[in-house]
Amino acid sequence: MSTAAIIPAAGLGLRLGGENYKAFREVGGDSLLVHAVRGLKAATAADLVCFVVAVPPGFEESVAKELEPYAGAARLLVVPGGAERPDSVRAALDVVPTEGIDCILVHDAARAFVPAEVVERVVAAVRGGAPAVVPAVAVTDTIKRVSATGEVVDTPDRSTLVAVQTPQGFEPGVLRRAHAAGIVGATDDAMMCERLGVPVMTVEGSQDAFKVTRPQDLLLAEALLAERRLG
Ligand SMILES: Nc1ccn([C@@H]2O[C@H](COP(=O)(O)OP(=O)(O)OP(=O)(O)O)[C@@H](O)[C@H]2O)c(=O)n1
Ligand SMILES: C[C@](O)(CO)[C@H](O)COP(=O)(O)O
Repeated sequence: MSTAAIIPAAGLGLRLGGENYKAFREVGGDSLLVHAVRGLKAATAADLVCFVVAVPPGFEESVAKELEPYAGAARLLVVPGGAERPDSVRAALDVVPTEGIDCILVHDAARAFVPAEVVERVVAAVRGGAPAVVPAVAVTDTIKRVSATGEVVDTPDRSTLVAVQTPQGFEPGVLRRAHAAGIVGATDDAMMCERLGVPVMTVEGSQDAFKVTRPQDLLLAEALLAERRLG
Protein backbone atom coordinates (compact mmCIF):
# COMPACT_ATOMS: atom_id res chain seq x y z
CA MET A 1 0.00 0.00 0.00
CA SER A 2 1.02 3.61 -0.46
CA THR A 3 0.79 7.13 0.88
CA ALA A 4 -0.81 10.24 -0.62
CA ALA A 5 0.16 13.73 0.49
CA ILE A 6 -2.14 16.73 0.57
CA ILE A 7 -0.34 20.06 0.75
CA PRO A 8 -2.49 23.07 1.59
CA ALA A 9 -0.59 25.99 0.02
CA ALA A 10 -3.35 28.46 -0.81
CA GLY A 11 -3.01 30.79 2.18
CA LEU A 12 -2.46 34.52 1.81
CA GLY A 13 0.30 34.78 4.39
CA LEU A 14 -1.17 37.88 6.01
CA ARG A 15 0.90 37.50 9.19
CA LEU A 16 4.07 37.14 7.12
CA GLY A 17 3.29 40.18 4.97
CA GLY A 18 5.05 40.83 1.66
CA GLU A 19 3.73 40.91 -1.87
CA ASN A 20 3.47 37.23 -2.73
CA TYR A 21 1.47 34.29 -1.42
CA LYS A 22 3.35 32.68 1.47
CA ALA A 23 3.89 29.29 -0.22
CA PHE A 24 5.64 31.07 -3.10
CA ARG A 25 8.03 33.03 -0.88
CA GLU A 26 11.62 31.89 -1.39
CA VAL A 27 14.18 30.69 1.12
CA GLY A 28 17.65 29.80 -0.16
CA GLY A 29 16.47 30.25 -3.76
CA ASP A 30 13.46 27.89 -3.67
CA SER A 31 9.84 28.49 -2.71
CA LEU A 32 8.51 27.17 0.60
CA LEU A 33 6.27 24.90 -1.47
CA VAL A 34 9.24 23.33 -3.27
CA HIS A 35 11.00 22.80 0.07
CA ALA A 36 7.83 21.18 1.47
CA VAL A 37 7.45 18.78 -1.47
CA ARG A 38 11.14 17.87 -1.36
CA GLY A 39 10.91 17.30 2.39
CA LEU A 40 8.04 14.85 2.03
CA LYS A 41 9.68 13.12 -0.91
CA ALA A 42 12.89 12.62 1.10
CA ALA A 43 10.98 10.36 3.49
CA THR A 44 11.34 7.31 1.32
CA ALA A 45 9.71 5.02 3.87
CA ALA A 46 6.55 7.07 3.37
CA ASP A 47 6.24 5.50 -0.08
CA LEU A 48 4.52 8.54 -1.59
CA VAL A 49 2.64 7.84 -4.79
CA CYS A 50 0.55 10.98 -5.05
CA PHE A 51 0.85 14.67 -4.18
CA VAL A 52 -2.22 16.89 -4.22
CA VAL A 53 -1.41 20.56 -3.78
CA ALA A 54 -4.05 23.25 -3.11
CA VAL A 55 -2.88 26.61 -4.45
CA PRO A 56 -4.33 30.10 -4.81
CA PRO A 57 -6.89 29.90 -7.65
CA GLY A 58 -5.30 30.73 -11.02
CA PHE A 59 -1.86 29.28 -10.14
CA GLU A 60 -2.67 25.62 -10.83
CA GLU A 61 -0.78 25.37 -14.13
CA SER A 62 2.32 27.31 -13.13
CA VAL A 63 2.68 25.39 -9.87
CA ALA A 64 2.23 22.04 -11.61
CA LYS A 65 5.09 22.96 -13.96
CA GLU A 66 7.30 24.13 -11.11
CA LEU A 67 6.73 21.04 -8.97
CA GLU A 68 6.90 18.35 -11.64
CA PRO A 69 10.66 17.75 -11.32
CA TYR A 70 10.33 17.25 -7.56
CA ALA A 71 7.42 14.81 -7.57
CA GLY A 72 9.51 12.13 -9.31
CA ALA A 73 7.40 9.09 -10.19
CA ALA A 74 4.60 10.23 -7.88
CA ARG A 75 1.42 11.56 -9.45
CA LEU A 76 1.07 15.33 -9.04
CA LEU A 77 -2.34 17.01 -8.93
CA VAL A 78 -2.80 20.73 -8.34
CA VAL A 79 -6.21 22.11 -7.37
CA PRO A 80 -7.53 25.58 -6.48
CA GLY A 81 -7.66 26.08 -2.73
CA GLY A 82 -10.54 27.58 -0.75
CA ALA A 83 -11.16 30.50 1.57
CA GLU A 84 -9.93 28.74 4.74
CA ARG A 85 -7.39 25.98 5.32
CA PRO A 86 -10.04 23.24 5.79
CA ASP A 87 -11.62 24.26 2.46
CA SER A 88 -8.26 23.83 0.75
CA VAL A 89 -7.66 20.44 2.37
CA ARG A 90 -11.17 19.32 1.36
CA ALA A 91 -10.65 20.43 -2.27
CA ALA A 92 -7.46 18.37 -2.38
CA LEU A 93 -8.99 15.39 -0.60
CA ASP A 94 -11.73 15.26 -3.23
CA VAL A 95 -9.17 14.22 -5.88
CA VAL A 96 -7.03 11.82 -3.83
CA PRO A 97 -7.39 8.37 -5.41
CA THR A 98 -9.65 6.06 -3.41
CA GLU A 99 -7.79 2.84 -4.31
CA GLY A 100 -4.37 1.65 -3.16
CA ILE A 101 -3.74 4.33 -0.50
CA ASP A 102 -3.47 3.31 3.16
CA CYS A 103 -2.30 6.63 4.60
CA ILE A 104 -3.06 10.25 3.73
CA LEU A 105 -0.70 12.93 4.99
CA VAL A 106 -1.83 16.55 5.30
CA HIS A 107 1.18 18.85 5.38
CA ASP A 108 1.33 22.66 5.47
CA ALA A 109 3.52 24.21 2.77
CA ALA A 110 4.39 26.63 5.57
CA ARG A 111 6.14 23.81 7.51
CA ALA A 112 8.63 23.50 4.70
CA PHE A 113 11.59 22.10 6.65
CA VAL A 114 10.12 19.06 8.38
CA PRO A 115 12.80 16.34 8.74
CA ALA A 116 12.20 13.03 6.92
CA GLU A 117 12.24 11.08 10.18
CA VAL A 118 9.16 12.96 11.43
CA VAL A 119 7.25 12.07 8.24
CA GLU A 120 8.34 8.45 8.63
CA ARG A 121 7.23 8.31 12.27
CA VAL A 122 3.76 9.58 11.32
CA VAL A 123 3.36 7.08 8.47
CA ALA A 124 4.64 4.20 10.59
CA ALA A 125 2.11 5.01 13.33
CA VAL A 126 -0.79 5.08 10.83
CA ARG A 127 0.41 1.81 9.29
CA GLY A 128 0.69 0.44 12.81
CA GLY A 129 -3.06 0.94 13.25
CA ALA A 130 -3.52 4.49 14.59
CA PRO A 131 -6.38 6.17 12.67
CA ALA A 132 -5.03 9.71 13.17
CA VAL A 133 -1.49 10.78 14.05
CA VAL A 134 0.13 14.16 14.77
CA PRO A 135 3.76 15.12 15.37
CA ALA A 136 4.10 17.00 18.65
CA VAL A 137 6.71 18.96 20.60
CA ALA A 138 6.70 20.14 24.20
CA VAL A 139 5.61 23.74 24.79
CA THR A 140 8.17 26.01 26.37
CA ASP A 141 5.93 28.96 27.31
CA THR A 142 3.45 28.87 30.15
CA ILE A 143 0.02 28.76 28.46
CA LYS A 144 -2.99 30.53 29.97
CA ARG A 145 -6.66 30.46 29.09
CA VAL A 146 -8.12 33.96 29.03
CA SER A 147 -11.62 35.45 28.94
CA ALA A 148 -12.95 37.74 26.19
CA THR A 149 -11.83 40.71 28.30
CA GLY A 150 -8.29 39.37 28.60
CA GLU A 151 -8.54 38.19 32.20
CA VAL A 152 -6.70 34.97 32.96
CA VAL A 153 -9.13 32.12 33.58
CA ASP A 154 -6.62 29.42 34.43
CA THR A 155 -3.21 27.95 33.69
CA PRO A 156 -3.24 24.37 32.38
CA ASP A 157 -0.49 22.10 33.70
CA ARG A 158 2.25 22.54 31.08
CA SER A 159 3.38 18.94 31.34
CA THR A 160 0.07 17.92 29.74
CA LEU A 161 0.40 20.31 26.77
CA VAL A 162 2.10 19.85 23.41
CA ALA A 163 2.26 21.92 20.22
CA VAL A 164 1.30 19.92 17.17
CA GLN A 165 2.75 20.15 13.70
CA THR A 166 2.33 18.61 10.27
CA PRO A 167 2.38 16.27 8.44
CA GLN A 168 -0.64 14.82 10.18
CA GLY A 169 -1.41 11.28 9.04
CA PHE A 170 -4.76 9.57 8.66
CA GLU A 171 -6.37 6.35 7.71
CA PRO A 172 -8.10 7.56 4.49
CA GLY A 173 -11.69 6.68 5.50
CA VAL A 174 -11.29 8.57 8.78
CA LEU A 175 -10.03 11.75 7.09
CA ARG A 176 -12.85 11.62 4.52
CA ARG A 177 -15.44 11.13 7.25
CA ALA A 178 -14.01 14.03 9.27
CA HIS A 179 -14.14 16.38 6.29
CA ALA A 180 -17.65 15.27 5.34
CA ALA A 181 -19.00 15.93 8.83
CA GLY A 182 -19.48 19.68 8.39
CA ILE A 183 -17.30 20.56 11.39
CA VAL A 184 -16.51 24.27 11.63
CA GLY A 185 -13.75 26.07 13.48
CA ALA A 186 -11.18 23.26 13.42
CA THR A 187 -7.64 24.60 13.20
CA ASP A 188 -6.19 21.28 12.15
CA ASP A 189 -7.45 18.03 10.62
CA ALA A 190 -6.81 16.02 13.77
CA MET A 191 -9.22 18.28 15.65
CA MET A 192 -11.97 17.26 13.20
CA CYS A 193 -11.23 13.60 13.96
CA GLU A 194 -11.34 14.31 17.71
CA ARG A 195 -14.80 15.83 17.27
CA LEU A 196 -15.91 12.53 15.73
CA GLY A 197 -14.54 10.64 18.70
CA VAL A 198 -11.61 9.21 16.75
CA PRO A 199 -8.49 8.70 18.94
CA VAL A 200 -5.55 10.84 17.83
CA MET A 201 -2.03 9.59 18.61
CA THR A 202 1.07 11.79 18.93
CA VAL A 203 4.58 10.98 17.71
CA GLU A 204 7.74 13.00 18.29
CA GLY A 205 7.88 16.13 16.12
CA SER A 206 10.82 18.47 15.53
CA GLN A 207 11.69 22.11 16.14
CA ASP A 208 12.69 22.17 12.44
CA ALA A 209 9.04 21.61 11.49
CA PHE A 210 8.15 25.12 12.67
CA LYS A 211 5.47 26.96 10.71
CA VAL A 212 6.71 29.97 8.74
CA THR A 213 4.15 32.47 10.00
CA ARG A 214 5.79 35.81 10.82
CA PRO A 215 8.70 37.72 9.24
CA GLN A 216 11.28 36.50 11.78
CA ASP A 217 10.44 32.90 10.78
CA LEU A 218 12.00 33.60 7.38
CA LEU A 219 15.28 34.49 9.09
CA LEU A 220 15.13 31.25 11.04
CA ALA A 221 14.38 29.35 7.82
CA GLU A 222 17.39 30.89 6.04
CA ALA A 223 19.65 30.01 8.97
CA LEU A 224 18.34 26.43 9.16
CA LEU A 225 18.85 25.91 5.45
CA ALA A 226 22.36 27.39 5.52
CA GLU A 227 23.25 25.02 8.37
CA ARG A 228 21.82 22.02 6.48
CA ARG A 229 23.74 22.96 3.34
CA LEU A 230 26.99 23.07 5.32
CA GLY A 231 26.26 19.44 6.15
N1 LIG B 1 -7.28 29.27 2.64
C1 LIG B 1 -6.15 28.66 3.00
C2 LIG B 1 -5.42 29.06 4.16
C3 LIG B 1 -4.24 28.39 4.47
N2 LIG B 1 -3.80 27.41 3.65
C4 LIG B 1 -2.52 26.75 3.92
O1 LIG B 1 -2.52 26.19 5.22
C5 LIG B 1 -1.20 26.22 5.77
C6 LIG B 1 -1.23 26.79 7.19
O2 LIG B 1 -1.85 28.05 7.12
P1 LIG B 1 -1.19 29.40 7.63
O3 LIG B 1 0.20 29.17 8.07
O4 LIG B 1 -2.15 30.04 8.57
O5 LIG B 1 -1.10 30.25 6.27
P2 LIG B 1 -1.88 31.54 5.87
O6 LIG B 1 -3.35 31.34 5.95
O7 LIG B 1 -1.31 31.86 4.53
O8 LIG B 1 -1.37 32.60 6.95
P3 LIG B 1 -2.13 33.91 7.47
O9 LIG B 1 -3.18 33.40 8.43
O10 LIG B 1 -1.05 34.68 8.14
O11 LIG B 1 -2.71 34.62 6.28
C7 LIG B 1 -0.33 27.06 4.81
O12 LIG B 1 0.52 26.19 4.09
C8 LIG B 1 -1.35 27.75 3.94
O13 LIG B 1 -0.89 27.99 2.61
C9 LIG B 1 -4.54 27.02 2.53
O14 LIG B 1 -4.13 26.11 1.80
N3 LIG B 1 -5.70 27.66 2.23
C1 LIG C 1 -2.27 22.63 11.07
C2 LIG C 1 -1.37 23.41 12.01
O1 LIG C 1 -0.13 23.66 11.38
C3 LIG C 1 -1.07 22.54 13.24
O2 LIG C 1 -0.32 23.24 14.15
C4 LIG C 1 -1.97 24.73 12.44
O3 LIG C 1 -3.12 24.54 13.23
C5 LIG C 1 -2.30 25.66 11.27
O4 LIG C 1 -2.74 26.89 11.78
P1 LIG C 1 -2.85 28.18 10.84
O5 LIG C 1 -3.34 29.29 11.71
O6 LIG C 1 -3.80 27.79 9.76
O7 LIG C 1 -1.47 28.44 10.37
